[in-house]
Amino acid sequence: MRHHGRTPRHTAHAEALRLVRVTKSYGTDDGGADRVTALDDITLSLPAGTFTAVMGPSGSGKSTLLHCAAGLDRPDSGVVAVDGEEMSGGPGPARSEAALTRFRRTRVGFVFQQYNLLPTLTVAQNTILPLKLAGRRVDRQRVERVLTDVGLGDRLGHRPDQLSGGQRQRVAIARALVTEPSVIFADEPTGALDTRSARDVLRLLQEAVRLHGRTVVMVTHDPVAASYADTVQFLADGRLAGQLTAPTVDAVAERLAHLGDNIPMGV
Ligand SMILES: Nc1ncnc2c1ncn2[C@@H]1O[C@H](COP(=O)(O)OP(=O)(O)OP(=O)(O)O)[C@@H](O)[C@H]1O
Repeated sequence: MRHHGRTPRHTAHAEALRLVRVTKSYGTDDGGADRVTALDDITLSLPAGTFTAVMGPSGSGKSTLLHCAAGLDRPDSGVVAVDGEEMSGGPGPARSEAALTRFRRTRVGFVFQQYNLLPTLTVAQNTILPLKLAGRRVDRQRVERVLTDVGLGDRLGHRPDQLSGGQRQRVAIARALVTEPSVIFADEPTGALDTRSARDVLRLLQEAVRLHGRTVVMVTHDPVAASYADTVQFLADGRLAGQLTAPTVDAVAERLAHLGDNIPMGV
């Protein structure tokens, strides 16, 4: 089976994302039975210019990992750093909400399964929203270029309900790219798409990595989607459970089927 993710263009990698001993639990603090450990001591380092897929069974902590890594949620303990700069700390001095929001707006981009576009805004207005929210200058030509790059140069004035699912997700990718973030987090970006639209979206994420040097972290259930990544990180019960480099669809499916068996770590 063909591997869609090729070696990234850049060879000398800085570290784009680092998690050190990150833990996160939900439920009451009294140690009661309803307490769930969603992330259990996660340490992970992702070089800049790489495409990583995160996979694991339902409830294994994928979304929690993405949200903590992206600064949408705070870990209970541990450190998250983007571009070597600490985003949120456990016991140490945590950034204020406002500072965290500013940090997110400049360093990270998001792509969600359900696109999260504002229905009353046009394609162009949705795309520039992160720049406006960050109080940054809007370079109209650049916005048009980003939208042209995702194949929507002729749709600038359309509203989301005039677009297909695949086109909406491409707007979401343009919106994630427009701020030139270091890391783009994608949560099941192809979950609602047909095969062809999914492929277009995955290729755009690959291009963001190869052509623009971004770092992409994508949660997915789909071995085909994961095969576009350079590396797959597996999660089981809130812990890292090995990785696959240059993943093929078959190898990913095989590994997923055996998650929870005693697989050697880091193979
Ligand atoms: N807000 C919350 N309150 C309580 N428990 C939560 C909350 N969010 C997640 N959990 C629990 O934490 C664990 C990890 O959830 P998470 O959503 O990260 O898993 P996931 O791997 O993304 O699952 P899925 O593939 O089903 O989306 C699960 O046991 C879940 O029930």
